[in-house]
Amino acid sequence: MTNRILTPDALEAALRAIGAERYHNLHPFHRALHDGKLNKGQVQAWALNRYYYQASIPAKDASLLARLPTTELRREWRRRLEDHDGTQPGTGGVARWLKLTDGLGLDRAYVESLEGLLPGTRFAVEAYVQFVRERSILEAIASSLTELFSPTIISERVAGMLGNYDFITEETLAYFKPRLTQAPQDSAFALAYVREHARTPEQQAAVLNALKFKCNVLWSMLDALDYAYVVPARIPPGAFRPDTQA
Ligand SMILES: O=C(O)c1cc(C(=O)O)c2c(n1)C(=O)C(=O)c1cc(C(=O)O)[nH]c1-2
Repeated sequence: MTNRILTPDALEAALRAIGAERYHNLHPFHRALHDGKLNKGQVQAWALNRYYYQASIPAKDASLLARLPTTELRREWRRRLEDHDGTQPGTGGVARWLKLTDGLGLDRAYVESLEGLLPGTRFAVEAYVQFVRERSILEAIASSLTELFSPTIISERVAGMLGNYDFITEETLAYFKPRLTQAPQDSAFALAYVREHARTPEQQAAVLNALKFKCNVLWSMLDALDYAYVVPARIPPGAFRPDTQA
């Protein structure tokens, strides 16, 4: 990084360039998932592992919420908690993700137990939660900016999976529809915050690094799935084995 201060527009362009180069839509496992190249067991493994990410998002948002200094910021961030945890049992993103794992024929208690999780998933998700807990508020908010890029991948995923797998229905993919409006709202707020508050070269470098870090979290979750479940599959001891659960 240079020591020059970027204008807010230049900072935003640099953030978008990171997404264009590093977002997980480019990962081979996602390409295979969306193009219908995976079998049901591999799709189950993706949904089961990604459950841990979904279930951890409200915990990371709650830890940030507790540190936010103003009513306005807390009110904004509280909405994310409600999006994921819902306002009553059976509502919210985590519950909707379980509809996806149900629809794929996975046992709910097994998914929620996290017993079948890949070690790589666990480490990546925990690194994200810890990053948000320990870094500055600016870096924590910047690390959510991968959501700038998620509506595109979600649209691709829904169309690709519905078209390519006979075991996938609109109902099983119901998780994603609300995200198409929630994610732009979340990322617009986070982007405006970062544009306004990342003023020094050091803060701007920290923001760019936070987004790279987050892209790495998402990428390594897919690396773990690719290594374990795509031929030659190398499933770690104790992790989900499609043949025993489907
Ligand atoms: O389907 C996806 O590819 C995808 C990506 C991301 C992301 O980029 O972090 C999120 C989500 N989905 C998502 O559903 C979600 O709730 C979410 C919350 C966050 C976050 O960092 O706070 N990212 C994402």
